Amino acid sequence: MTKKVLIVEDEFIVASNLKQVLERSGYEVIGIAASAQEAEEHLQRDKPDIVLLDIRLQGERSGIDIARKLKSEHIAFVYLSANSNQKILEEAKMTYPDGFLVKPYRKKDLLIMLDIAWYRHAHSLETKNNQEIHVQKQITEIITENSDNQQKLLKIAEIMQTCVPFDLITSGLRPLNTGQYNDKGYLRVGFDEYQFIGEKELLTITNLKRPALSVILANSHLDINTNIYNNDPVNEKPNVPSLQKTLIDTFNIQSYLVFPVVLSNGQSFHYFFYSRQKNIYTNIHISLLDNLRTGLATLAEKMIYGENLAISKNTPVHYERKLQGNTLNYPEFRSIIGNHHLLLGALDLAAQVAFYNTSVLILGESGTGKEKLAQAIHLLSPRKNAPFITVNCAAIPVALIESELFGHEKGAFTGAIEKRKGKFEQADGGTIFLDEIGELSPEMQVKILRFLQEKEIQCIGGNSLTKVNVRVIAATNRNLEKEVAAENFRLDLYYRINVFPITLPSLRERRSDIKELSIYFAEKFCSEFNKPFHGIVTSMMEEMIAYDWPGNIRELENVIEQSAILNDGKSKLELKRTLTGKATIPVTTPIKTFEDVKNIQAETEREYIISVLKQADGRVRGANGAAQLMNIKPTTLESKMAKLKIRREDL
Ligand SMILES: Nc1ncnc2c1ncn2[C@@H]1O[C@H](COP(=O)(O)OP(=O)(O)OP(=O)(O)O)[C@@H](O)[C@H]1O
Repeated sequence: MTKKVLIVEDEFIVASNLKQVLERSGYEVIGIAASAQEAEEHLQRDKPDIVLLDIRLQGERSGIDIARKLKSEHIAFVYLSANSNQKILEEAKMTYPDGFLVKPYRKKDLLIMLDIAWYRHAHSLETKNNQEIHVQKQITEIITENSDNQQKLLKIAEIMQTCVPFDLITSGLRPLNTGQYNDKGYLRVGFDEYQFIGEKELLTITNLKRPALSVILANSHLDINTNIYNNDPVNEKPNVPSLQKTLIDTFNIQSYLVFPVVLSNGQSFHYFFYSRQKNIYTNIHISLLDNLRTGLATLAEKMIYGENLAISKNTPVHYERKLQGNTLNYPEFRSIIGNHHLLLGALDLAAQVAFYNTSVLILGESGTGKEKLAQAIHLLSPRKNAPFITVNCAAIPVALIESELFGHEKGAFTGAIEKRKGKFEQADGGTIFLDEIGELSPEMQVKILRFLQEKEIQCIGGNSLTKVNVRVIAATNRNLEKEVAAENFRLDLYYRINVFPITLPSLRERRSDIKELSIYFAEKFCSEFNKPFHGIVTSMMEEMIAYDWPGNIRELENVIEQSAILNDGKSKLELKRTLTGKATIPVTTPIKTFEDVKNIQAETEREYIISVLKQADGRVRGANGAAQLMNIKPTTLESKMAKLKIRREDL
C-alpha cells in the first residue's frame, strides 16, 4: 500500500527536496504546508498516513500545536527539526511523536525513520483500539449489572486504571453541594487494592471538621471543561484551601485530569483522575475518555438515579480486594511485592501490553525485577502455555551467542558435533527475554533486527530461513539513547524494541516498599531454612530503609537471606553486616558497580561460614556441626560452600 505523506515545513526548498526524495521512494506526497493553518486545511481535505512535521513554522503556531491534533486523530508523525532548545524538545517529547530527526539528516536516515515510525504507530494503534473496545465492553457490563454504586465505582476504577493511570479517582455532581461532600472515590493502595474515600473517610484522613470542609467546598472552583492540571489548580482564592488543594496536599498529588460528562437532565457529573506523578496526563488520555464518554455518562446517571441509589447499608468496606471471578484478576503479579505508585504504574503498563504481540523494552537498574516482570507479562499473555526463554546477552561469550540464539547445523563449525536448536526456535509460540540487550555486538544487533522485521531466523551453517513465532521482551540497565548517540547501539533496532518501554523504579525511589519486601523475603528464607520467623529487629529495618541499595531488590534479597542463615531460629532477624558500602570486611576498592556489591556480599558470607566451620572443627553435619550452629540444613550449607568455593585449606 502506498503511504500518503503530508509535509509541514516552512522552508520551500527543504520541502520540495523532501517531496522528491519521498516520491522516488514510493510514497505519495499529498501536500506541503508552510504553516499550522495550511496544515489544518490539508488535514480537512485528506487524511495522510504520516506527517513530517517541522517544529518552527510560519505564523504564531508551531508544529507542536499540530502534533496534538494529529495525536488525537491517530495520525503518525515524525518531527524534523533543527531546533535543539531543550525546553522545546521536552515539549515536543510530550506529544509522543512516532519519530524525530534532527536536521541535517541523511536521506537513508529519513527513509528508515519513516519505516520505523509507521511500524511503531501501527502497533500502538492496534493496542489502543483493542484496549478501547475492551474497556467500552466492560463499562457496558457494569452499567447493566446489579451492583451498588460503591461497587460500580470500584469496578470503574479497576478498569480505568488500565488506560488512564491514577492514584486517586473521585467522581460526583457539579456544582458541589457545600453542606455535604457527596463525591465518592477510591485511593489506590495496591496493584488491585483500593480504599474507598467518601466524606467520612476524607474527614478522618485530613483531620478536618465538617464546618472546615464546608468552607473548603465553597471555595472550590468549578471545572467546566475537560482539563489537565500539573499541581497548579487555577482560580484559587489565595490562602483559602480548595477541595483540589486539599486532595493534592493530603495524597501528594502532582497532576490531575478532570473529565466532565453531561447527564440527560443537563446536570454535570465529573470524573477526576489524580496522580502522584508529574505531567502524566496527555491528550491521549483525553481522547480515550472522549471515546468512552457515552458509557461514562450512562454509568454516572445510573449511579446517581439508578435503582440502587442508596449506597449499601453494610458496614463500610475499607480495603476492597477485587471480587472473585473478576476478569481483571492478575495472580501473575502476586509475587511482585510493593505498592509504590511508580511500581504500580509499571505493572499497569505491563498488564496493558501483555495481551498483544508488541515487543516490550523493560528499563531499570540491575536487580529491580526486570526478568520477573518479563515473566509476568508472558504469563498474562495468550502465549502463557508456550515457553518463556531467557537469554542473558552479557553472559554469553561473543563467539557463542549467534549459535546460542539461532542454533547451528551439524558440522557448521569445529565442535558442532550435532545440530542444535537456538533459543529463538526453543521459544517458538512463546516469549524470548533478551536481558542486557545493550551488550549485544553490532553483528548480533543486525540479526535481531532482521528477526524483528522478517520473523525469520537462519541457523549457522543452514541455508534456509525458518519462520518462528516469538514475542521479544528486552531489558537493559543501560541508557540506550546514550548508547545510540555513542554509536554502540543501532538506532533502527532501538526504535524497533522501544515500541513499548516500561521503566522499573530503583529500590531507593520506592523506599516505602522496603518493609514489605523485607518481610516477604524473610518469611520465604526462614521457611526454606526451616526456621520460625519471629520478625525483623527495628534497627535493621531502619537501616535498610535508609540505605541506597545499589543492587536493588537482589541485594535486599541477599541481605535478608544472609540474616536468615545466621539467625538462631529463636529471635528476630538482625543485620549481619553494615549497609553503608563499608562491609564488615575491609573494602580496598571503592564500590562502583553492582558486581562490587555482589562480591562484598559473597565475601562477607564466605568469611562468616569459614568462621563457623572453624568453630565446628571443620564439620558440616551432625551435633555441633556448622549446619546445626547456623540452624540450616547441611545440604544448604554444602551448596553455599560450593558456590562460595570454600575448601578444606581455607579453614
Ligand atoms: N517486586 C518484587 N517482589 C519480589 N521479588 C522481586 C521483585 N522484584 C524483583 N524481585 C526478585 O529480585 C531478584 C532480582 O530480580 P530480577 O532478576 O528480575 O532483576 P533484573 O532487573 O532482571 O536484574 P538484572 O538487571 O541483574 O538482570 C529476583 O530474585 C526476583 O525474584
